[in-house]
Amino acid sequence: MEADSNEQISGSCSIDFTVAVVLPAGGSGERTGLSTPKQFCTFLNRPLISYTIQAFERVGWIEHIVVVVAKDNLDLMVTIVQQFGHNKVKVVLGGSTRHRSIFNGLKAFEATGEECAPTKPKVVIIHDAVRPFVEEDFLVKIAVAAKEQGAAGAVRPLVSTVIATTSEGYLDHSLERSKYRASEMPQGFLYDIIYQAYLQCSEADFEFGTECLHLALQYCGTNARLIEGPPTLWKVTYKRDLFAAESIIKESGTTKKMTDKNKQCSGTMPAFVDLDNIVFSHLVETEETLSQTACVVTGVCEESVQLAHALQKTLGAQDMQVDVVSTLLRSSGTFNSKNWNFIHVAMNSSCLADLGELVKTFEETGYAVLNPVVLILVHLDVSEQSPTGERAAVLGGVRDLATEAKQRNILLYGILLNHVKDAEQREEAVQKLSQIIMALIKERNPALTGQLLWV
Ligand SMILES: Nc1ccn([C@@H]2O[C@H](COP(=O)(O)OP(=O)(O)OP(=O)(O)O)[C@@H](O)[C@H]2O)c(=O)n1
Ligand SMILES: O=C(CO)[C@H](O)[C@H](O)COP(=O)(O)O
Repeated sequence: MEADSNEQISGSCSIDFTVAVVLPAGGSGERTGLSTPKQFCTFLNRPLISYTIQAFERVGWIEHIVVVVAKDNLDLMVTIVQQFGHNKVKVVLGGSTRHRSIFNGLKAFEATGEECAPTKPKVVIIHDAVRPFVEEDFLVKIAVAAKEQGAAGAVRPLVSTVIATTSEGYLDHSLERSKYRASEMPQGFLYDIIYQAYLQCSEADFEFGTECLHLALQYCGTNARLIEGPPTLWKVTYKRDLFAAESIIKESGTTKKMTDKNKQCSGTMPAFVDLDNIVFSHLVETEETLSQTACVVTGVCEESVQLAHALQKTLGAQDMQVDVVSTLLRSSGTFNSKNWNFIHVAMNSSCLADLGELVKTFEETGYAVLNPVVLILVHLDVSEQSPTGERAAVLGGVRDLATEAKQRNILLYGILLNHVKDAEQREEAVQKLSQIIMALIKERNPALTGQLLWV
């Protein structure tokens, strides 16, 4: 199999035919191990799918974008479209497999009588919603080759050798790696060709097939043109890919700001992206941020503010970077500006409502999707003989909230701190408290969530 070199197909020619896009986004992202489908994971307050849509929407010659989603995510997708002002998008329902979803997307162009139906294009580009980094010059190459040849697709050199195994798990044979390519996305087709291919394809194709180019060949006799694409076309499949995507998005934000400032070019991505390096440095950086930063959230009463500042001092002495934020600032967005752990200092069980709000904020912003957030309630017991009912209420509240929070990747722990008048004893108690907080933050032990420790 021979792939065309990039030079053979000019990326700069203008597109004088109609082009539309189908973005399959109907999967559940099982391989990430997260409950949120990867296309809806949020980076810098924007879901991944919105970055992918944006990559196509900014291309002037693309007329319509059909986004295919699962029924459960239909409302979410419509909200995203409205929230981020995606004005070329039509959302349709997906199917149980990727091929079924793509076919549903193509059918949207057949619904000619329907209101807001997208017009049938000459060429349709199919692109996985979870490949957000696609650039216009490459889309031009795919669209032009699809128009000339009937089908075209992105390829990349294979990283590993492909081998066939026997049913008993032994090597049967191995393929000559240089002859093969990894098939990536985007892929482009004359609309009529791919639609006809899907009309004819079998249940087995729909159920097990993974290659649209193959359908065009098998059912329409069209040999796709293969064009080598950049490494950034890779598909977000595992959790580590989400870290890489996050880093590229953050990096490209910086690059864009710099280039805008210097008026050099409108670059949207760094020219060279070393994915392995990005993942590695991101993991190291995340690990450091996760265990070395914290935000102490405090109410307005004097005792809790004092305790918050005492914790800032003792934790700071152990190399933690600690900020103190008043609970009154919760709605200002301050809480989500950094990747930190949270220590909520409070004096009575009514703080549980505040804690619940905090958990809700994390959920709404997708803050805890990739990394578990540690949330520690420090309940300051000021009365000489605190009513047992109050303690029981705090314990019950922490337990209930912890179960709910855990499902959202938030680890909630409770600590009861007896207020002591003697300054020396108080200092000792704060030291002990800091040590426990450090241990909870460093270990992030799920088995201890919902427990109320007593200092
Ligand atoms: N029934 C399906 C399955 C997948 N897709 C989409 O096809 C693209 C590539 O598929 P894949 O990476 O396999 O996504 P998932 O099926 O979500 O992942 P997993 O296989 O890990 O569950 C994704 O944008 C995915 O949302 C789809 O539209 N409909
Ligand atoms: O690269 C591709 C070629 O069409 C597809 O994105 C890939 O095959 C999708 O497969 P899967 O859903 O199994 O990850």
